[in-house]
Amino acid sequence: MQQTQIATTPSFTELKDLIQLYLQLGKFRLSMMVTFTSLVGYLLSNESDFKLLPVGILLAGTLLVAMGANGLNQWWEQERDGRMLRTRQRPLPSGKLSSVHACTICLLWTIAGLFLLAQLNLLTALLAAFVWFSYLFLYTPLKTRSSLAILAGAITGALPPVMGWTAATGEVGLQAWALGCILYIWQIPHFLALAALYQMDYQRGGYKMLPDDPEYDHATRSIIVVFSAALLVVSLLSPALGLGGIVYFICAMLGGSWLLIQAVQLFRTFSRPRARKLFIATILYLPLIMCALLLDLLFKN
Ligand code: HEM
Ligand SMILES: CC(C)=CCC/C(C)=C/CC/C(C)=C/COP(=O)(O)OP(=O)(O)O
Repeated sequence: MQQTQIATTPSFTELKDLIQLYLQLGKFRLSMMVTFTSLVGYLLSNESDFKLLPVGILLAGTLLVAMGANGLNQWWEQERDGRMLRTRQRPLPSGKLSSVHACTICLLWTIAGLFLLAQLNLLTALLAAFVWFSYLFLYTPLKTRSSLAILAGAITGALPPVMGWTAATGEVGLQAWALGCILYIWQIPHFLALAALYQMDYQRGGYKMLPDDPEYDHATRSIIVVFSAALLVVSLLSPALGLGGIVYFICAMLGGSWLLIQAVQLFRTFSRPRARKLFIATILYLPLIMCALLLDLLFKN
C-alpha cells in the first residue's frame, strides 16, 4: 500500500523539478518582463485607479499567454534547439519533458490566459491572440528563411504595453503606441547583439536570421547603430506625446546614450565581449525605462 503511494504521488523534489521545467519552457524571466511592460501600459492610461482584481487578471493572463507562446515555440523548434549549444539543455531537446506534455501544458496556459484577458475586455484578448499568433506563425517559420524574421518577431514586444492600456480603457491610446514603438525599436539591437554572440550556434540550428560572416557583417553592425540611435531619438521625443516626465527623460537619455555608445564600439571593432556588453545594456535598459515611467506616474499622482 505504502509502495503504491510512493510510486504515484510525486515527491516534493519531483514537483520542484517539474515547476523548474515549466519555467524554462515558458521562458519565465522573459515572460515576466513582457508582463511588466503590460502593467506599465495599464498604469500609464491613468484611466482607472489601481484596482487589484483587473490588474491581477491582466498580469496572470499576459504571463500565461506569453509562457504558452514561448513554450510552443520551443515545442516547434525542439529538433533545431537540440543542435544548438545555447538551447540543447532545454526541457524538450534534453528529453526532460515529453513533446505531448509540453504541447498540452502550453495550449492550456494559452487558453487560460486568453480566457482571463477576455474577462477584462475582448480587445485585450484579441491583441494577445494576435501577438501569440504572429510569434508562432509568422516569426517562428520565418527564422529559417530570412533575416527579416526579426521585424515580425519584434511585434511580440511592441504590443503588450498596448494590451495593458486597452485592459484599462477598452481602447488603444497614443502613449501606449509610443511605448510600443520604443519597445519595437529596442528589440533590434537586443536581438542582433545576442545573435553576434551565438552566430555559429544559429548556423548549427539552420537559422537564416543572420549573415554567415565570422567577423559579423558590417551591414548588421550598421543596423544596430541605426536602431540604437533611433531608440534614443524616439524615446526622447516621446514626452511630446505625453509619455513620461523628467525621470523618464533623464533615464531615457542616459540609458539610450549608453546603449548607443556600446553599439558604436561594436561597429568600430567586432569582438564578443563588446557584443556581450551591448546585449547586457539592452537587458538593463528595459527595466530602467519602465521603472522611470512608473516613478514619473507616482510623482504626478
Ligand atoms: C525580436 C524579439 C526578441 C528576440 C529575437 C529575443 C531574443 C532573445 C534570446 C534568444 C534570449 C536568450 C538569451 C540566452 O539564451 O542566453 C533573450 C533574452 C532575454 N530577452 Fe529577448 N528577445 C526578443 C524580445 C524580447 C522582449 C520583447 C523582451 C521583454 C520585453 C525580452 C527580454 C529578454 C530578457 C529579460 C532576456 C534575458 C533573460 C533570459 O535569458 O531569460 N526580449 N532574448
Ligand atoms: C502576450 C504575449 C503573447 C506575449 C508574447 C511574449 C513572447 C512570445 C515574447 C518572445 C519574444 C521573442 C521574439 C523571443 C525570441 O524567440 P526566439 O525563438 O528567437 O528565441 P530562442 O532562439 O531562444 O528560441
